[in-house]
Amino acid sequence: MESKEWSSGVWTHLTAVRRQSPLVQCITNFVSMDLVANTLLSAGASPAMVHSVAEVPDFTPHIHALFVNVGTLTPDWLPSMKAAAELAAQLGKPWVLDPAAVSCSGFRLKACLELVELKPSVIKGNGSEIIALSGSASQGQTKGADSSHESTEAIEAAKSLALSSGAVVAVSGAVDIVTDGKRVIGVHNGTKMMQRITATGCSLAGLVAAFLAVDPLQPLEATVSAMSVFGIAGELGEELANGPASLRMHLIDSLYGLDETTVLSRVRITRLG
Ligand SMILES: Nc1ncnc2c1ncn2[C@@H]1O[C@H](COP(=O)(O)OP(=O)(O)OP(=O)(O)O)[C@@H](O)[C@H]1O
Ligand SMILES: Cc1ncsc1CCO
Ligand SMILES: [Mg+2]
Repeated sequence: MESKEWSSGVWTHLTAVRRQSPLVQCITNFVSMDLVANTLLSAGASPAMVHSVAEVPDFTPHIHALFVNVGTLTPDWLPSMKAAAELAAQLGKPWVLDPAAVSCSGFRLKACLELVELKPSVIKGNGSEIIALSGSASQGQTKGADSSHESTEAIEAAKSLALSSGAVVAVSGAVDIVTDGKRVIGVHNGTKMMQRITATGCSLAGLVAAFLAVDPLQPLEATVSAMSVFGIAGELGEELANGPASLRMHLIDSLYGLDETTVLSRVRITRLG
C-alpha cells in the first residue's frame, strides 16, 4: 500500500478527531506540557494535564485516551502513571507510552519496563529510546532526550519490542517508523528543524493518543495517520518560519488549518516491510 491508499485514511482520522474532540489525559513532562496541550487543541482534541494519583479514580474513567511520558520522571509521579495506565487498560481505553530519555538512569529504565507491562496500545520513542527499551543497547549507554540513532537503525528493536509487548511501536525521526511486529510502515513527512524544538516528539505521541481514541481497533493505522498529519503540519510551518521558535508557532497554526486537498497531496507513507 502506498501514499495514495493511505491518504484518505489520514484525512478520515483527522476529521474524526475534529468531530469527536476526544478527551486525552496527559501525564507528561514539565518541558512538554504546553506544546502537547496546544498540539492536541489545534488538532481538535481536548487535552487535560491531570497527573495526581488522587484524581485518577474519578477522572480516568471519563477519558477517551491516555498519554504517559516519563521525560521528567520522579518517584512521586510513577504511581500516578501506573494507576492511570492500569485503569485505562482495564477499561479498554487506548494509552500511549513515551519512554523519553529512558536510558538516562536505571530508575527510569525500570519504570518504563514496568509501564510496558501495563499494556500500552502504542509505544512511541526516538531511535535511541526504542533501542534502549527493547534491550538492544549495549550496557552503560547513557543518553539524554535527543536521539543518537537514525529511526531506521531501530527497526529490528521496534519489531522485537512490538512482539514482546503486544503494543504498536512507533519510532520518530527523519522517517517515522510504525510496526506491529509484522508490518513495518514508513512515514516520510516532517522536517529536520522539528528536532530543534523541544517536545515535538512528546507532542507527536500525545497526538497519537488522540488518533487512537477515534480508531482504537486499528492502532497501527491511527498511529501512521497521526505521524503523517504532524509531519505535514511541520512541513507547512517551515515554509513560513524563520527558525525553531517561529516554526513552533506555525506548526500549530498549520495543524489547525489543514484541509483535505493539502492532506491528500502531502501524505508520504510507504510499506518498508
Ligand atoms: N530529520 C528529520 N526530518 C524530518 N522530520 C524529522 C526529522 N527528525 C525529526 N523529525 C520529526 O520531528 C518530530 C519529533 O521527532 P523526534 O524524533 O525529534 O522526537 P523526540 O526525540 O522524541 O523529541 P522530544 O523528546 O524533544 O519530544 C517527528 O514528527 C519527526 O517526524
Ligand atoms: C529536554 C527534555 N528533558 C527531559 S524531557 C525533555 C523534553 C523532550 O523530551
Ligand atoms: Mg521524545
